Amino acid sequence: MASSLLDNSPPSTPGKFKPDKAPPYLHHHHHRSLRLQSNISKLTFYSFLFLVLFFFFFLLSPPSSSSPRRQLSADLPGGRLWEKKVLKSTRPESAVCFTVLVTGAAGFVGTHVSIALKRRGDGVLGLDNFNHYYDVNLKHARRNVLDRAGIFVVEGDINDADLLRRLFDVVYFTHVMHLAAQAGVRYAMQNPKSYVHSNIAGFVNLLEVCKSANPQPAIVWASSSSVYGLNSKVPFSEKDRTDRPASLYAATKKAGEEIAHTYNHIHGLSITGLRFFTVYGPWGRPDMAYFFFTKDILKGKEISVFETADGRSVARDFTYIDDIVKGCLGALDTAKKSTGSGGKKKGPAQLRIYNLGNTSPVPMTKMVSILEKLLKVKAKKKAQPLPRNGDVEFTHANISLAQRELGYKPATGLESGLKKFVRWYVSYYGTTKKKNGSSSAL
Ligand SMILES: O=C(O)[C@H]1O[C@H](OP(=O)(O)OP(=O)(O)OC[C@H]2O[C@@H](n3ccc(=O)[nH]c3=O)[C@H](O)[C@@H]2O)[C@H](O)[C@@H](O)[C@@H]1O
Repeated sequence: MASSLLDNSPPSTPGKFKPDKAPPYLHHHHHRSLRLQSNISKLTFYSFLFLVLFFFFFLLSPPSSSSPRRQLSADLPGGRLWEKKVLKSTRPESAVCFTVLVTGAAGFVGTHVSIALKRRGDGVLGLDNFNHYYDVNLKHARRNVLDRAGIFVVEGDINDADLLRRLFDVVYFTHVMHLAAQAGVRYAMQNPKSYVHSNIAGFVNLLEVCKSANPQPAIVWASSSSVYGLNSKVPFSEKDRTDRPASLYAATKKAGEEIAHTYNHIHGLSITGLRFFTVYGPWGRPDMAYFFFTKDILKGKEISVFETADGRSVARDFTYIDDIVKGCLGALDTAKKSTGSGGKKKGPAQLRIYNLGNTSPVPMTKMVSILEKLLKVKAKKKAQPLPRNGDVEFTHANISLAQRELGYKPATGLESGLKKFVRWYVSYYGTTKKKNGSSSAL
């Protein structure tokens, strides 16, 4: 800061204005030249005096009054109150606990993972941009839950490099749980750019900041079952090809996996990608079929149940949120340290990818009949051919790798999982009229 100020000030070295250095045209006007020289010397003298005074008053005064951070309003990012909240939220219970930055913390999976980490004593800081892709009130309600658990959620975008750097300046994060993303398979037809913005540009921005952090954190992030695209060999294994995505969403998640490889290879970041298989449960995402089917069935509205060209129902390997949370924690617990420092790789680092599914695909027709039973309402179903907007016909995870290396073992079937979801849904929204409460415990 000091040097840039000095650069803009008038030169302070009198020698710079030696007459022989004066431009030649000045010699033709001797008197004017002398007057000018004396003016210049005065100017130089005063400039010098100014700089000396500036140096004494500003640069040598105690840092409390000169730090730029102090000039910011206290509870804005960078302000004193804000910093206090950040530090409080990230304080681990003991030396063996982690300090985790959770991006997308006000999202469905983000909220559950943050709570689970906090409960076991880890320090957690949330980051979320609270975008309006779906009902933002639900995100605020999740934030309230996090708040009550002592987790502070910073409002900001993963594309904001200054904000991320500031967070890493204030806190030493051992891990980043990166769950912020533009999700949803079908919405990519409407808003393709939002996928590039969050899943590619945002991810790169985050990795850039992580790469430069000292020490570098280990990163665990959410990829997607959709990377298996048009594959027909089941169950999907991590070794299978993933170069035929059926949606732009899937393509951006696949791109994320390749980008992860680069940052691991060049900068020594430890990175683990988790391919989630249709995660559902309490506090879920309203854009997902099980969620809006529940809403529409209760309203008596018709629902479209997609089927394949040969008349079979599409099927999903639905995975309950608590199982996913265990998988995320297992990935964090087995993540090795990144090996870079100062942005440079010091040795090979860990790079992993795992399926986190349930290994039992359920046809949508079956899912709907479970909802009908739980809601005690008959659904108005309409069979519809699977639209060509990115959906794949079925998903089915092979989870043996995650089982072996993360201790991942899904324990909740669709029926009991949907039961918990419906219980939450009714307590949150009511059965008929939409209620805006957030009283339900997580
Ligand atoms: O597994 C994943 O990685 C993905 O899981 C879900 O994607 P999806 O399985 O397509 O979940 P839904 O959008 O809830 O669709 C579930 C099933 O319902 C079907 N569906 C959807 C909408 C509809 O009106 N009718 C209908 O039958 C879909 O074709 C699909 O088979 C999430 O939305 C993605 O963010 C996530 O990445």
